[in-house]
Amino acid sequence: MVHEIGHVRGKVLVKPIRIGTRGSPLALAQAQMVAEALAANAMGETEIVVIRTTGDRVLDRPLSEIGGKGLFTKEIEEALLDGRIDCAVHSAKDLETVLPASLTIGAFLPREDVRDVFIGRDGARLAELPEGSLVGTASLRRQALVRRARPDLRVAVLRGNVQTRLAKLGAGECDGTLLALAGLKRLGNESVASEILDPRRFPPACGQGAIAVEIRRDDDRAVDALAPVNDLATEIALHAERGFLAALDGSCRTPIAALATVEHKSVSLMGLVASPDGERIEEITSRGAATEAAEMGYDAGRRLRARVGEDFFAGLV
Ligand SMILES: NCc1[nH]cc(CCC(=O)O)c1CC(=O)O
Repeated sequence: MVHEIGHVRGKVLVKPIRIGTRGSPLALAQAQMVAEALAANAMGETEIVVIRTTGDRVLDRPLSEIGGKGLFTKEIEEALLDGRIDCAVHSAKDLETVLPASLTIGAFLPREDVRDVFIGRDGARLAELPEGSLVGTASLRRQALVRRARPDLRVAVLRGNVQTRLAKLGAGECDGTLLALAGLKRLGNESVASEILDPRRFPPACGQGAIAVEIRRDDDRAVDALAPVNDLATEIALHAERGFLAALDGSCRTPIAALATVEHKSVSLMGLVASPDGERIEEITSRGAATEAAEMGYDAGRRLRARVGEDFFAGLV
């Protein structure tokens, strides 16, 4: 579908699809992937529009303290609602479980590797760090999982984009950190990883490795442009993981992990909640029809919530 905005000497001018994104190198790489996917489907011109978010500005406190992951998406969603951009590219991991009513996900790109990596100073693996070493990560999930694996280590908040965190590690602010392999791959620097962590011991965050493209529900041009770009298996897995997250919390204050995989017409989920000290970790596995992925995930989250009890969540601040 072509939306004309005018004619100049007989030539049709077509408005480019404006792709909104954060300005970090990873965000820009992801926006570029969306632009390329749209170009491959001959959807005409695209334009990348960089938007600064609160999450990019406030770097000295954990997300859970400054208001959760919505801080990476709020300003971008406002630009989308105002019509300053036509679609917004997000790491699915950073997206709230409930979107503003007039927005929807137009496409998920095919998912990258979902695993976390450990990056130790001088190439040390997690098991090799000397007792008392400092692991820096802002993720409550990673903090809890590191504490379970190595109760003798110290953990501290380490924030910033991927490059900033690697620079802080290089400068000796900590002895090791964890990052998503997906992000490193997209930046072309996965070689910094000391080891890829086993997802059974270090399950990823909901949505890790997936890129979501958000659009206005009523924007037919964006709906049509993004539909052919969508990866169905990724969408189904994300419905299961986001359903699980929605039942449990979604506020960023509880360490939560979930990983769904799709085979044929069914979807399997493994999910986990942890106490921040990593001392109590409860896991659940579930399976259901791909067509009911969100319900299956939500139900697994509810059952896990009932098992750990409301006190488990009340105790977390
Ligand atoms: N919260 C930051 C964030 N959001 C998405 C990714 C990685 C890319 C992805 O998961 O798709 C990262 C960095 C990291 O956790 O290492």
